[in-house]
Amino acid sequence: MPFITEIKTFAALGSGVIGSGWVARALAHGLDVVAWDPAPGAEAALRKRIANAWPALQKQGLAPGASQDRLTFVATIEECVRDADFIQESAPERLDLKLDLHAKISAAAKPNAIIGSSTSGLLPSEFYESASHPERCVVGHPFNPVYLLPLVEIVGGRSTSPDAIEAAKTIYTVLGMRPLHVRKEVPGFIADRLLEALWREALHLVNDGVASTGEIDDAIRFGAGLRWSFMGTFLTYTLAGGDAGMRHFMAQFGPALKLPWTYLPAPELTDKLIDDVVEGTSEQLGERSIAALERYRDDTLLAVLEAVKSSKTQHGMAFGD
Ligand SMILES: NC(=O)C1=CN([C@@H]2O[C@H](COP(=O)(O)OP(=O)(O)OC[C@H]3O[C@@H](n4cnc5c(N)ncnc54)[C@H](O)[C@@H]3O)[C@@H](O)[C@H]2O)C=CC1
Ligand SMILES: C[N+](C)(C)CC(=O)CC(=O)[O-]
Repeated sequence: MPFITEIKTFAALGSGVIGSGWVARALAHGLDVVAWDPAPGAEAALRKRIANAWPALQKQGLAPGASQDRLTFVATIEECVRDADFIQESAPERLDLKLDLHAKISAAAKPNAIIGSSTSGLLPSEFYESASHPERCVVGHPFNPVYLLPLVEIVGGRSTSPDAIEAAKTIYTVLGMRPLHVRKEVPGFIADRLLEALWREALHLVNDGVASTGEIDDAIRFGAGLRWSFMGTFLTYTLAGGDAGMRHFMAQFGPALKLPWTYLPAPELTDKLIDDVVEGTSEQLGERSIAALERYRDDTLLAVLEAVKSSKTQHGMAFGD
């Protein structure tokens, strides 16, 4: 039986930060969405988050028929997945919880509906171990805000079929995303491995009293952060080598890797470090609410995406190039 790739009904399990982002994206693409989350008050919180995201989605352009009213919130896992053509789990990042949840989801779902997990770095071979029809189970790791950022890392486990990877690619593409197949199943996949290295060093800088959280954020947002929106580290550093390119870059800056500037192990999360980070970021937030800051982030991301798209068009490139 072929996997379902034409999806009309999207099931979302877990409706926190990431689950609600998936729901917003699916609704904006004109799908019916069925959601489940066991927390008290989860439905109201979900609808509030979607309402906050909707202005950005309207600016980006909604699919015909897209409406927040096409969301149904249900009371059980079975009701959530029974009629779904595609299922995305965004439950807390705990192996035991995901293992148990996927046994239930997959037993109740259509056998040929693809199941994706939003996990940031757990291994699909482990948490899909008790799943029915594990050949259709993948990781679909998104980036926050899920309703705007295109990247989704697709990772298969030992039982995932190559056809399921292709089906997942098709589905995420239809949802307006840029799938990246992570061919080797490794903890943290590709992106979070990189982001974690940066995060670890940022915490060391705070811990060592080198800089405040705001200063570290400035070091990213006025420099590398701007060029990362359209050019990755490898190509950027090729240009940094001048006409001689990467070979010259490696010769000039390679030895610094051995100095080394960075620490590999993470710092101890002492109460002081946690307080310093929380106080620093509260100061950065100022009087602004999280919801207001999300709207600012969304508008800025839309502007950046538009600018990158337009510049790529001028250079004969497609957005996904
Ligand atoms: N927050 C982030 O930046 C990102 C998180 N992720 C991944 O997405 C997943 C969800 O993370 P967040 O949305 O950040 O967490 P969250 O804490 O915001 O939301 C988790 C939701 O799951 C619900 N929940 C609790 N027990 C559950 C169960 N047994 N079954 C289903 N739902 C349950 C909670 O009530 C809550 O609404 C995790 O696997 C995480 O690694 C992926 C990309 C980015
Ligand atoms: C912090 N995090 C590991 C949950 C982050 C992600 O998984 C991706 C993101 O949105 O940065």
